[in-house]
Amino acid sequence: MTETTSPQFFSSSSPSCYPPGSLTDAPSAENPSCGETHDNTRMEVKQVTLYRRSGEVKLHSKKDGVLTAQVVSSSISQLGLFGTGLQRSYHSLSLPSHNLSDISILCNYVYLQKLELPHNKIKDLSCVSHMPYLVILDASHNEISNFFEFQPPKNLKEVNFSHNRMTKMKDLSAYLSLNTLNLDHNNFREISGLEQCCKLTHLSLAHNKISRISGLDSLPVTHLCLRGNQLEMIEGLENLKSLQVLDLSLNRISSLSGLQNLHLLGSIDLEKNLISEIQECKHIHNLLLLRDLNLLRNPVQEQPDYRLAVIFLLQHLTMLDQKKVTAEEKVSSVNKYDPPLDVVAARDHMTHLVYQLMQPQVLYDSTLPSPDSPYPMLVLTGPQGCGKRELAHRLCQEFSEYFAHGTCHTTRAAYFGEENGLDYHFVSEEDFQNMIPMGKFIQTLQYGGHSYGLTRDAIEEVAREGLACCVHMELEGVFSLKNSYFEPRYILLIPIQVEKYTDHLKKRGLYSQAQIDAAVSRIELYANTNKQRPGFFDNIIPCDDREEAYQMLRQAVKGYLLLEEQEEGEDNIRASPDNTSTASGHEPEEKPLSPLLRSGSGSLSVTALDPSDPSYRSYFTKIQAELSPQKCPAELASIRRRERLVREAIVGKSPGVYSQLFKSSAQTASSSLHNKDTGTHFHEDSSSDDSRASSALSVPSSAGASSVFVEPLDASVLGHTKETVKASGQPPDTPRPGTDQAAAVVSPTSDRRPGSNVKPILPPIPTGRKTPAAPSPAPSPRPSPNPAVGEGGDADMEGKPDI
Ligand SMILES: Nc1ncnc2c1ncn2[C@@H]1O[C@H](COP(=O)(O)OP(=O)(O)OP(=O)(O)O)[C@@H](O)[C@H]1O
Repeated sequence: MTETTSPQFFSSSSPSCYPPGSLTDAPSAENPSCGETHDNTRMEVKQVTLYRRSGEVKLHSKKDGVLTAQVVSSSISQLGLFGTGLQRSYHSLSLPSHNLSDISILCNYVYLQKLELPHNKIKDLSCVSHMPYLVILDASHNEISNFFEFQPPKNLKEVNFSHNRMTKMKDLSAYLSLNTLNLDHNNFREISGLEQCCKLTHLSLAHNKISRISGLDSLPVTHLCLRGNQLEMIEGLENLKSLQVLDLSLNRISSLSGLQNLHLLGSIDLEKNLISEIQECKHIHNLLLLRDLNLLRNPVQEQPDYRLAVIFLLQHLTMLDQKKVTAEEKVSSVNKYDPPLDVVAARDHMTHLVYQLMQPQVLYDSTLPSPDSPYPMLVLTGPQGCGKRELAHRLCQEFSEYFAHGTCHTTRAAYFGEENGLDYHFVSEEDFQNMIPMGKFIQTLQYGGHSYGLTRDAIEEVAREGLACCVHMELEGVFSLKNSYFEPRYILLIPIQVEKYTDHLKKRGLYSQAQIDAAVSRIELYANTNKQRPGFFDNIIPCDDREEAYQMLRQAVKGYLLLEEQEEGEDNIRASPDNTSTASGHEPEEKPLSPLLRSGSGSLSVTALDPSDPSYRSYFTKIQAELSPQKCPAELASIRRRERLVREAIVGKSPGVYSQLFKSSAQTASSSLHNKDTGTHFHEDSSSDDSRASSALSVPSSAGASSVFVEPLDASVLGHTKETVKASGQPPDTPRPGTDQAAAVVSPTSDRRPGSNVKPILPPIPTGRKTPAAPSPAPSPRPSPNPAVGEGGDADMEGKPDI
């Protein structure tokens, strides 16, 4: 590496050496034409430079090192006419490498404005005292040891004393016009005497012996070079508010502290220093104009992912270590160190999907995706401790006929009072990590130093009960789940009063201040997500007041389940004089339209609880549809219209097209159990309400069962046919009227559709969190997992979930 002055500072060809108007600012009284001849000046200088390269001139000038008039005349350039008498005047003299040591003859050249004497042997520059118009002085590469030992020319702007023998800086307050000062390669140990140089913008003190930066306070310096000194720390620059380019290379600096307030800095060269920590870049993180940083030959280069880390911390950089920062690098750095939620979610989803695909494929028929009726799920999301877990449990308890809690896994220890399997499945980090490659999870999250994850089994367990799954999770989980084939409803519970939320977290006594701060800071994340992604959440509920939040949640859920509408409908039916439900022997308090709410006696209730029943299917589909993401008003109106017709048809209020449909399909009820007509969904014996009880629903698997032949399963394998029949008031093995033995067995295909392995009687009501369970009207043990859907199920049934 050539250790010379950085070209961007003081190169003679650099525009910075010729600040605009520098020559034209010469005294105009004596030199009125000076400004007009500025261009000529440069031209002349060029000619002289060419001329001096000839050996002839050099021969003349080498005599004893004494500058002669002859040499001067051959090297001086005419800039124009000067004064009132149209006198010729000479403004520029350039004598580089002339071996000069005595230049006293220049005392006679008072009008010189530019004097270039580099690469000579000059020790004395006192002649400059006779050049009051001097603007540019280059005495670099000489033997000068005196610092500015001449009368100050009033307009001296640029001085180059680099490569001399100067040791001590002196007061330059008389040099008020000085804007460029090059003192490289001298022996200065301290910066001083510049305090009054209120026009100094370019200062270079490279390759001196300076060990502390001082004496620069409040100067208008824009370019500062202190390359090759003995600096160990960056100090004394705090007030250089105009600083744009800083070269501190070849020093012993180990920290970037001291640069944080230099907001105009665009370029910092710190090559070959002792910076070893990437985190040091945080000190210059707020310098928004910083574009160019050089940290080559620092120990920090050894850090893993050094370049990406620096690019991440300093996102405005366009050059790092003299190499262009590419757009790809910028994106990679953000994705690595602060990935957007989508990226985290995509990675999480990809991981679990790949691991799941690597497992022997298992058909989860209860939650199989279907375009029309995705498996119904409800996700409560919001920042930690906002109450979503509590509300989820309460909801599952109140709406136990519809929802059960999907229990996640976590590696955190259980809080006092938490139950394993109910609040979470508490597992060790090792177990959790082992579960990932086993393809168990749908999504996972690292939060507060612990792992959380929702398994497919957790959802499936709820789905097998014929219930919708209700889970709570952080926003990352929502993003991840949105990549999966599940299509839950997402309800955001968000604290509005931050103080109240903070107090609540404090009162829980579970969190450190840092955890509380982290949780509070995430409120904004939720709010922004909602703002930036309209429709991302299906519902937003303020949760400052838990009771109010629950009531709102309850209302929302009732809305999803159409329970309000249904209750209204029931009231109407009960009020109706020709209420066929009552006429057919139902107790008035029964809810004939809610299959999952009906519990026992009476033909309709048995029918309604049978998954093969059309009304059951309609109802279940309705829940599914309602829990799926929002539909447009036209779709909703259409769905509602059809549902009303179905209800009316079921209760016999109006025959309508649906009752016709039931009628016609009923004639094929028993035979449909044997044929493989996948297009036939509804079968009903029209003769009585009982006939509905015996009707069977034959639905193809939504995983494309039409292409998969499904063997009928024995009723005992299903584990619930007997209960079904029992619940209908008939002996288990007695075929019902209008059906044969086979028809009494639940259609095997019905067991292959989403949620179809629901127990045909009311499942036990989940107990909810630490609250005694309401007694189930028809308690029964949980059905054992269907072998066809469990691990290592029927090979013919194996297939991939559509993701
Ligand atoms: N599988 C998951 N995916 C994403 N987030 C999850 C998952 N399981 C739990 N969480 C969320 O992780 C956060 C931390 O859970 P944890 O149970 O430790 O918190 P908590 O202090 O009990 O607060 P909360 O009452 O909100 O659950 C909670 O916001 C919780 O909802």
